[in-house]
Amino acid sequence: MMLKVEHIGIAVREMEKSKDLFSKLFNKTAYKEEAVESEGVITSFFQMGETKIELLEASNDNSPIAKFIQKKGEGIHHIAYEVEDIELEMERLKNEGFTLINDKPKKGADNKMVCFLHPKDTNGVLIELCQEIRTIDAE
Ligand SMILES: C[C@@H](C(=O)O)C(=O)SCCNC(=O)CCNC(=O)[C@H](O)C(C)(C)COP(=O)(O)OP(=O)(O)OC[C@H]1O[C@@H](n2cnc3c(N)ncnc32)[C@H](O)[C@@H]1OP(=O)(O)O
Ligand SMILES: [Co+2]
Repeated sequence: MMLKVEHIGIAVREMEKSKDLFSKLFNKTAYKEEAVESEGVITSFFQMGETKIELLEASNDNSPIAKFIQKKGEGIHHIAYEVEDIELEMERLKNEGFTLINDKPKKGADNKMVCFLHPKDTNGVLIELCQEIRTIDAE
């Protein structure tokens, strides 16, 4: 089951500048900054009620964020949905004909296991599924 929009990912060129900008916009500071080397990103998170804004800066030239900014410029990169059971949801969406970018859940930022769906099947919007690791461990 899909539970809510967990976060919206925004690709930025310069994290420090964008963190300042979003801090002014929201009138609050980011609650964490975390590098996810396996994704080639540095992230910063702002809590916005039930959901979060994730700023993403590329940490190397092969990063999906570097490629995205090269092609499209800065802006909304993905929408992440929290799911109750990521493996079940991946199986369901695969059977519905969506293309999973990763076959197995992988470690994301902010204590989550994540999986991406290819934007070609989802009207050009990159979708991330995520489940908190605590929930998975508790099973
Ligand atoms: C830390 C974690 C977390 O929250 O926990 C994160 O969010 S990590 C967030 C960073 N990680 C990821 O994004 C991982 C999943 N992403 C990927 O695997 C990749 O970026 C793909 C989405 C498969 C695209 O890679 P690929 O090498 O195919 O790049 P490409 O530049 O040739 O793009 C192929 C086509 O997809 C489009 N495309 C690329 N990125 C897109 C995006 N974010 N939203 C919508 N469309 C996108 C391109 O414009 C292009 O369209 P045309 O063919 O029409 O020109
Ligand atoms: Co994300």
